[in-house]
Amino acid sequence: MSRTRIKICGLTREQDVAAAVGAGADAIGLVFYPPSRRALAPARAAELRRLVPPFVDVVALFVNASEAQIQDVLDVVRPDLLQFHGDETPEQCERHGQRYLRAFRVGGPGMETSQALLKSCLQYGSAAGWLFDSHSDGYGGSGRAFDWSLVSSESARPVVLSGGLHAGNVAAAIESVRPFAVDVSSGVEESPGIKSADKIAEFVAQVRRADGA
Ligand SMILES: O=C(O)c1ccccc1N[C@@H]1O[C@H](COP(=O)(O)O)[C@@H](O)[C@H]1O
Repeated sequence: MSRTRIKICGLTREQDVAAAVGAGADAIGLVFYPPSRRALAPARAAELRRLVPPFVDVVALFVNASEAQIQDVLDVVRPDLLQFHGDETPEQCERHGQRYLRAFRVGGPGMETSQALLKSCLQYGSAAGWLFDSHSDGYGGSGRAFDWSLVSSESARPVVLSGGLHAGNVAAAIESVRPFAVDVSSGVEESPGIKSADKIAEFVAQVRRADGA
């Protein structure tokens, strides 16, 4: 029986870090994309990072950030993993010599079919994992799901499933895709950037239920 890893993304408050870690999250995500209502300045992110115990990864999320912005976050926050959620090329993802997740916005241009999606994914063979989110007007964190049948669990890189997941659909998503990990933001929130400890606990419980099924 495999254990689906869990990332809770878009944390902005101390109590939300405590809720995610206490519920058993494997990773937390900090957003460095200024238009997002979950965005953090590096100094604030470093304060939250200090609350995260060993063996829980801190993931820094970027959307088309400059090299200087990324380097600043690396210096100040020292994340364990980077998440590139914009239009970054493979070279831009690799440039910092850090492990990274590459996000694919399923249903967007060039990613409407599983074949087209796979072609995009294979350009990022150096990624630690391939993250599948839904296409939306913004770059992510939309709370919208996509057609999970477009993603294969028989993947060359570990699959991270995201996009509109919540306690009510995550078990079905895991049964459908059998991903390595799931990633959630909107589905465990009261409002953008304000997490609910109850929703986080229920989400984790549903993942564990699916793992046991
Ligand atoms: O969370 C954000 O604000 C965000 C902004 C820009 C790009 C990605 C963002 N979050 C990521 O989006 C997906 C799906 O989130 P949701 O659960 O549908 O809200 C997830 O991978 C977040 O890490």
